[in-house]
Amino acid sequence: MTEPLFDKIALIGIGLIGSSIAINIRDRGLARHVSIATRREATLRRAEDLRLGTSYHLDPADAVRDADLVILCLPVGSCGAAAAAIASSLKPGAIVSDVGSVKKAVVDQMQPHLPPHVHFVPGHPIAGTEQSGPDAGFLELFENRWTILTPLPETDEAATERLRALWLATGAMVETMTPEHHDLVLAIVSHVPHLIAYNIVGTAADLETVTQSEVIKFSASGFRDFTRIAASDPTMWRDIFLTNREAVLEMLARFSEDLASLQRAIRWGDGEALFDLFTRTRAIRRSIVQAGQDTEEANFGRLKPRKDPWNEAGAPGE
Ligand SMILES: NC(=O)C1=CN([C@@H]2O[C@H](COP(=O)(O)OP(=O)(O)OC[C@H]3O[C@@H](n4cnc5c(N)ncnc54)[C@H](O)[C@@H]3O)[C@@H](O)[C@H]2O)C=CC1
Ligand SMILES: O=C(O)C(=O)Cc1ccc(O)cc1
Repeated sequence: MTEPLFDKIALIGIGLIGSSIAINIRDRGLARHVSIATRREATLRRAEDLRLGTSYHLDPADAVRDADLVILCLPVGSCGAAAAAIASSLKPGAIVSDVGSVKKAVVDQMQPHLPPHVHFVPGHPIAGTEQSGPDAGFLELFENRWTILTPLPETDEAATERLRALWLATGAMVETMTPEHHDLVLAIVSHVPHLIAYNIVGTAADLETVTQSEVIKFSASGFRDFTRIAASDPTMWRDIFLTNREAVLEMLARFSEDLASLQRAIRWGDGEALFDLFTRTRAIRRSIVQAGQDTEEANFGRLKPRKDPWNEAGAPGE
């Protein structure tokens, strides 16, 4: 096995993303030690039962001591408090990152707490499912998916490259951009679509003329896809909409205008307008499939059994 990329990695938060990173580090031998911190004892014990790390801590400050890389795997709204809690225990030269779905707000919340002797490289894997918690993670989650890094102008390039190497080792593709641009792009490709799913499922649930059992019984596959997305973690998505407010509102305004013109086309029987749009959108779906970016393959990975390669001597690669 090749040399591990890092000596010690600390993961703060061990839900879907934290546990998927932990499984990658363990099964691919990417670090010698993985310390895990989470605020609830039961979650920590579950992470231990799943053998996701090499040490387990209720205090995140204990987990980050001596770590070369610290990744916050928490809801976006909790990153500032976590940065404050670990700041004085960070090793000089450590790389600090996160996986939050919003970047500008995470930078604004975390940066004031971080000491000047660490390298801050925010990140976001564009890969996930509607599942959460330490049992949800799987090795293949990041394979052939993009991870976006949003280094700041003053970020040391070598730190960004070390983090890029870790993500590449998980099978991800890596691109860098500014936090602001990330938030605009993600608003339209991820955040607004989730809002639409939450809204349509909520509307169906509130109908007086169609019963809930009819909604469940007759739901067509399009509606079922929305219900999967609308089953995503409420805390995580509340935080995303509260912190990416500007970009989401901007994209929603565009969306509402376009929806109004579709309404008009239906009202006035303008079949040509409907047909033209549906032809353009079909081409977009076809290019996504061609690029191998549809989600079914990503979720398929969860069905594969987990390996358990931590042995008594420590991490693989030792
Ligand atoms: N779920 C997804 O599909 C994706 C999520 N993300 C981002 O990754 C981050 C983590 O998401 P998941 O792993 O899905 O969440 P999750 O809900 O599965 O896990 C979150 C973890 O954070 C801990 N936690 C929750 N609130 C906390 C608080 N106030 N203080 C300390 N610890 C707390 C939980 O105990 C758990 O260990 C979020 O910022 C999310 O935006 C990024 C890509 C995809
Ligand atoms: O489950 C799905 O369809 C997703 O869209 C997963 C997802 C959720 C949040 C992210 O920031 C990135 C990916």
